[in-house]
Amino acid sequence: MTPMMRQYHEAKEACGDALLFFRMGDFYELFLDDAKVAAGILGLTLTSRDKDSANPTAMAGFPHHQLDQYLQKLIKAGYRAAVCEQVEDPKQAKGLVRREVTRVVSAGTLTDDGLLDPREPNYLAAVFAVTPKSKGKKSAATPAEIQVGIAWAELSSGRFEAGVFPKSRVEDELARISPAEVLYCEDDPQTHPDLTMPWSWTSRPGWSFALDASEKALCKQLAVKGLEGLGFEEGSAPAIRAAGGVLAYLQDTQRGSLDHFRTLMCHNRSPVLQIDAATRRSLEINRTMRTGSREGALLGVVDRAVTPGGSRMLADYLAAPLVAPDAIAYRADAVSELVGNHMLRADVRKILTDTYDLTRLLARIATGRTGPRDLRQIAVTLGGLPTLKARLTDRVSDCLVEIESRLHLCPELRTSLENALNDDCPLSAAEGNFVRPGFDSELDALRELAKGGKQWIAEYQQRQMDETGISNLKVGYNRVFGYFLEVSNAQKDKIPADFIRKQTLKNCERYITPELKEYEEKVLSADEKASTREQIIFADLRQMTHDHLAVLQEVATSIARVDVLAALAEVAAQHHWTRPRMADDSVVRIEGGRHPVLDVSMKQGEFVPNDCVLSPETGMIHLITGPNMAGKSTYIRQVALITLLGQVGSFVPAESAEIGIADRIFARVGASDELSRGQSTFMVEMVETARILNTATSRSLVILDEIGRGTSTYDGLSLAWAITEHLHEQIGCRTLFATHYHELAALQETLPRVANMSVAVKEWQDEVVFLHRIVSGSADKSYGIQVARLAGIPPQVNARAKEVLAQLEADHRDNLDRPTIAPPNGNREGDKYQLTLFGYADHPLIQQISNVDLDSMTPMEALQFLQKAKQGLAPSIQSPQHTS
Ligand SMILES: Nc1ncnc2c1ncn2[C@@H]1O[C@H](COP(=O)(O)OP(=O)(O)OP(=O)(O)O)[C@@H](O)[C@H]1O
Repeated sequence: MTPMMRQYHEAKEACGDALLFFRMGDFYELFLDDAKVAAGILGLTLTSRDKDSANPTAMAGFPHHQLDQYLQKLIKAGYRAAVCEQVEDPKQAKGLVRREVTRVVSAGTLTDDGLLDPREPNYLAAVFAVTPKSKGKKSAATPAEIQVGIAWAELSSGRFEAGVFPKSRVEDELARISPAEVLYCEDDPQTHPDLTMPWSWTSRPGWSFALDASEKALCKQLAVKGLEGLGFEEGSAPAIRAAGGVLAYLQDTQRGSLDHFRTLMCHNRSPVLQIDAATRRSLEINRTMRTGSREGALLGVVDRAVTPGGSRMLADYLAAPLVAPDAIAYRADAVSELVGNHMLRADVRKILTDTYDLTRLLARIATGRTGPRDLRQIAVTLGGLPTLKARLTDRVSDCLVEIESRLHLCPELRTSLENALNDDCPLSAAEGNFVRPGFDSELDALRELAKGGKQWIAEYQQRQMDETGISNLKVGYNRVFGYFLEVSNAQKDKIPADFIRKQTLKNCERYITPELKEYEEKVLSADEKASTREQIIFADLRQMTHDHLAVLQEVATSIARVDVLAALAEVAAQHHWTRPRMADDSVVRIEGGRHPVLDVSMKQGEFVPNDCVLSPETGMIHLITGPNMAGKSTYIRQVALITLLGQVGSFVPAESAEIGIADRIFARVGASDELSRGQSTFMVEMVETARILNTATSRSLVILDEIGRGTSTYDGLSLAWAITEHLHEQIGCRTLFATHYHELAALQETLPRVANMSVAVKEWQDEVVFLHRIVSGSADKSYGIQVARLAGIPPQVNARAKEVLAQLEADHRDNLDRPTIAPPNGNREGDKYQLTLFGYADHPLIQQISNVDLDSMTPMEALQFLQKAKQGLAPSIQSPQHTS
């Protein structure tokens, strides 16, 4: 093995399962199996080293400037990559150039701008489960008893948070965080990866989650004595261990410092609106269901932020709306002030447009991956602060006042950076020539000398040409001889005696003179000294910026916050949204509510606004019937989205709104395809519904869309019926239930807090005209056949469907006696449950039972009656649909 291959294998061993990108001159090379994998994924040509040997080594490579693009491809394909750099100048190296793995890149540890979407956070998460000690209990712990610590961090910003959650909520929390990569403990069976989730899973050894070591490492990183002060009190061990797991992984994979991780936020300290993963998808908060893009989702409408940091914070705000009335009002007051003050809003947004992504710039400073251009961008951003601060002075809302107080101007740093750096700086310090003339006298002198020397050489060439009469005499340069005089063979006889011959080429000869050598010395060393001097200046500026890390991070957060508030104000002003009155109860009163996304995407005035009042007087459960395509789903989603926006602190698309703050929002909307997770559509629907029934509280808001349609009509209707009863009797939460089971309308007669609503339509010449208006009362038809025609079902199929429908309706009419369904609780006298679809009422057995006189029967006669009934009639009881 050559020394270089030995070096390669050492590096490969240190980076585990990551593919190794090995820097060789201007190329990155991959070897052996790595080369084969990379060739397949990256489309590189597979070649081999030592072709003539018995065992040639497979290799593939690419030019160094293409690193970003190949890293991105590899990470998208779910791989990790280690970058092994040459860490000394090959010119200075004695023997083999030293190489080191400088970083391991995985989906959760990206920092390079080229690899990240500036508008999206990129979290690395870790999960760690702790099962409670079974105090004499024989059965295994339930998912609600198992405590799971989840920690999440963003290397490109320094954000770090952790919390403890019951195992049953882990999937929902991960859906909220939406991490790029999740670390799990290889010996922990409770948190084994769910590979159907859209993030990559990385297994880590048990020791990296050890409690003591985690606590120590975190205290050291955050420079604190204990974690209690941050809110991690008793019972926080799972969170601390998960956070320790994240930190250990970052320390393992990043060779640079992690100085920008300065605090660990305790998630459990500030509760947020709980939204499970299915609801998040159904409501299309951050992404649309179909294409997974932010355009068409709620985020796409409200993200009017002008800075990338603002966009990322807005995504976080929408993912975790608030529940504390004070915290909501704090934000909403600021939004309100910015809506009311158009000039202030416009000015703030204009100033922010000229800033750079300070959060990510600071992360690069902390991790030691910064260059002159980053420092210049920090200077420009600081340059905008005095005007921003002045605009935010004397504000009314506490939140804007607080933001203003956190905009630290850092005047000395700004002056130094501005004075030192050229307007147009290179990405990397190695490129040189970024320090402004006049900033450093020593550098200026060296540059002058270098420049002057070159000029001297030009003059010297002219002088020699004049003195010798050799018109094509040239001064040239190469690395072996340095500067030389080149004379063509034809002019050889004019060479003066003091020229010293150095090299003979085919058509010319090369000479040096003592005078030329003397100047060469000055020029070359001045150039070199100038570039060394520039590196020293850069290192000083970087250190000075690093010393301001804490205050600058506060500035970065403040910029993002004011951007988010101004963005929410902008969208509110542009689309005529109003500030909702947030109440500490379970009532919703929306007048003229609109769907935030459809309202914006449709032509102005096309969207039909609707009211929604959910209260004990007007009904807490609204059953909404109406034709297909009438707007039922849109309506119920719009109520959920308005509630969510209100709890974010935003204005809402309505003429007026009063919103009782919800603790959870549940949405069971549409069938999501979960076949990849081994569950049928109906099963998924039931799992999600079960979760609602088991976890909703009286303060929750529940949105149900066509529950039960994935099974037979009777099963579906019965389930929908029972679910509505349960929500009414046991939970009492605000519920909007869109359904095509018109039979459910009968529930209004027996359940006092159920109200029937429908979407108005007009029939005109066998056509349905959708009015999209929600009115009181239930609908009697679904107009499915008319809607199918609109969708392009062939006319003959449509006509036949009409015939079948007419027959079914006629048959059904003969059996439409409304039967009495026993109430769920048998002793509730007088409750009449009517169900029209079931044909029980005219069943002979029912008639016989009602005719029989139990008082005159002996117990034996009663038993015989039952026996006979069972033998003769049971099959038709079990299949009531055949009775007609
Ligand atoms: N309030 C409204 N104003 C204007 N157009 C609307 C309104 N509500 C819905 N629409 C339009 O009607 C379409 C269908 O709406 P939606 O999906 O809510 O109907 P639906 O009643 O739930 O239908 P289905 O029962 O077939 O699921 C929407 O895509 C939108 O274009």
